[in-house]
Amino acid sequence: MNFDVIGIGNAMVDVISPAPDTFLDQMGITKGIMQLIERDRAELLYASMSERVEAPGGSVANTIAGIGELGLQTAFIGKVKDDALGRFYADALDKAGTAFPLAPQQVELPTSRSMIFVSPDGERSMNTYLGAGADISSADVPDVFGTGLLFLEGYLFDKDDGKTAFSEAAGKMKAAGGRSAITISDPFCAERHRADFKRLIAEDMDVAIGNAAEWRTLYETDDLDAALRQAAEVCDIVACTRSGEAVWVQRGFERFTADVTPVTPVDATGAGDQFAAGFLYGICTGAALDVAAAMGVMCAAEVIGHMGPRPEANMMAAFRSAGLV
Ligand SMILES: Nc1ncnc2c1ncn2[C@@H]1O[C@H](COP(=O)(O)OP(=O)(O)O)[C@@H](O)[C@H]1O
Ligand SMILES: O=C(O)C[C@@H](O)[C@H](O)C(=O)COP(=O)(O)O
Repeated sequence: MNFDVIGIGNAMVDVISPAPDTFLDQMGITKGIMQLIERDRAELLYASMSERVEAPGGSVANTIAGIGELGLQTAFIGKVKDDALGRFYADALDKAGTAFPLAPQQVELPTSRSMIFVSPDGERSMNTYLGAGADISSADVPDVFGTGLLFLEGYLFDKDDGKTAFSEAAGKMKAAGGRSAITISDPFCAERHRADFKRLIAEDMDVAIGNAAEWRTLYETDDLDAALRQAAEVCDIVACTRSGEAVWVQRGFERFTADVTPVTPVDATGAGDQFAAGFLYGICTGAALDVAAAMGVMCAAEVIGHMGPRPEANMMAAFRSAGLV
């Protein structure tokens, strides 16, 4: 089957709970970013959650699920253990119509999970316990390449096998006549792997997506405009989300924008992921870049209006009402 979009990312169950900022301070949690935690701390944070909601997450998986809901043929390659969380995860993708070619595995590490605390201002602070999902290597990536789009997750750069798997998959995608895209995922991930990110974006990526902090960190500058221009010298389409401010998309010397109406999110988890869903849907269906960015903004606006990282509303109907399709 030729998939329109294939994602490779860290398969992760999100455990989400509201929490005041004083709780973040008490627990030593840095607000607004993804921090990696060990098993003991994961258990402590899990036990301290007042009202837990468990939802299938994982940054690229969220995007792929969103694109699948919009009607494209999608597959997500991610690793879960054959445990309760892993089966829940695989089922959720299946129900949403996204193929999940790697069946839950008999592996030692449990399914990855992220304890996410949502502050009263809607900001999310992720505490991620890397389990089975972080161990993706080339051997786990089935031959599903074709003329569609491959979408990769920066978080998997934290392991060398992940980096190798990405380069190989992007190479196979190109050979099959497809394109590749990446989300930078997190400023600290960009800091840890700057040279490798830059090389992958320059050599193998057709589209790169990040938020303002990620692009500034990657290019070691406070000048966001300059960072995007540098990226666009080596990558065809470069997108930058800026929270409540307009999205910027750079192609060569051209700048496209999509306006954002600032709100206080109910839960900002998945904002960047659902922006990517709408934006990549637009790119895959041949929309103009300003229209693709507007689709991304609509998907992000929907997901920050409720708890959880995946869409609850029918976004295709929303695109139609807005005249985007
Ligand atoms: N406060 C906000 N008001 C309105 N839209 C927002 C807000 N925060 C995020 N968004 C939407 O989510 C997108 C991604 O948000 P951003 O914070 O830039 O990325 P990330 O979630 O990856 O950190 C934005 O482009 C915007 O469309
Ligand atoms: O990957 C993680 O550590 C957490 C994910 O499960 C989470 O759903 C996520 O990445 C949210 O993304 P964002 O809020 O769009 O950055």
